[in-house]
Formats: sequence, C-alpha cells, structure tokens
Amino acid sequence: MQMRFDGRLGFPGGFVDPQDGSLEAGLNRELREELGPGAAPLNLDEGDYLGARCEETPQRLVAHFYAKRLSLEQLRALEAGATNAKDHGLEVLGLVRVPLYTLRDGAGGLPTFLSNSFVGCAREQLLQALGALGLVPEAELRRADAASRKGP
Ligand SMILES: O=c1[nH]cnc2c1ncn2[C@H]1C[C@H](O)[C@@H](COP(=O)(O)OP(=O)(O)O)O1
Repeated sequence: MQMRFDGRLGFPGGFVDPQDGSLEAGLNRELREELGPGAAPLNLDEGDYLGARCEETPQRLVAHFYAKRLSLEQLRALEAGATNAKDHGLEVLGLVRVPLYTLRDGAGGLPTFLSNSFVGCAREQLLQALGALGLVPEAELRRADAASRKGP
C-alpha cells in the first residue's frame, strides 16, 4: 500500500481521465505516475479485476479494484524505483508493506495495521485482496479484522 498526501493509507491508483480510453489504461497511467517506470511488470488488465464499490462520501464515486501477484524480486524492484516516480513526495509519501501475520499477543502485525486510517473503502479492499490472492487464510483475516476493531 502507500501513505498518501492526506495521511491515510490507500492503494496506488486514482481517477480515470476521459482521454484514458479504458479503466485499465487509466489505472496503468496512474501506476506509472505514482510508482514510476518500475510499475511496468504490474500492467493490470481485465483479468486482474476484483470488483467495484460505490462511495457516497466525501464524493460520489465508483472505486474499481484490481490486484496482481508479484514475485519478491518484482516487489523489491518496484520499491527501489518508487522514489523516482513523478508523484513521490507529493501525492504519495511512500510505499508500505502490509504485515501478513498476527503476533502472539493477538494484536501486533495485521490487526494493528488494520487500525490505521484508510482512504475510502481501502481497508475493505485490503481484506478482499489478502483473501483473493491467498496471502492470508480467511479465518485469520476475520480474526485480525475483529481484533483491530476491539482496540488496545
Ligand atoms: O485505495 C483506495 N481505495 C478506495 N478509494 C480510494 C483509494 N485511493 C483513493 N481513493 C479515493 C479517494 C478519492 O476520492 C478518489 C481519488 O483519489 P486521488 O488519490 O485523489 O486520485 P488522483 O490521483 O488525484 O486522481 O479515490
């Protein structure tokens, strides 16, 4: 994920412009702006689509969501190049890895990460992606979600 200019966590992406031509073209343009040329291996297409959510506040929009599995090497290359992206230091303040584990105290790791402030439906999108990509078992996701809502 990434720390945004507004202090919230979100996913790389943004508004589709009319001249983009398609959702995927708009998304891939935003990825290049926010992640730099190293975003090329991501190159998301219709097969990576996970669905859409409607938001009413702060403005009415449809948030389309895509997810893609990267190798550790691809992720490292993306992280290394991201500080050279056009939007780095402006709209994007840095990439953040998500802890995919829960510590023995039941709170550290993913539950504490989920207690951060997220933009729009990004928290729900994160839970969806972790399940869809098989990165965290569904039962563990539900436990982490519940633990994060309980607070310290
Ligand atoms: O990760 C996200 N999940 C859901 N909604 C998101 C996410 N990131 C942004 N948003 C919302 C917030 C805004 O209402 C719009 C556009 O975001 P923004 O970063 O301002 O887009 P631009 O890069 O300026 O096009 O989506």
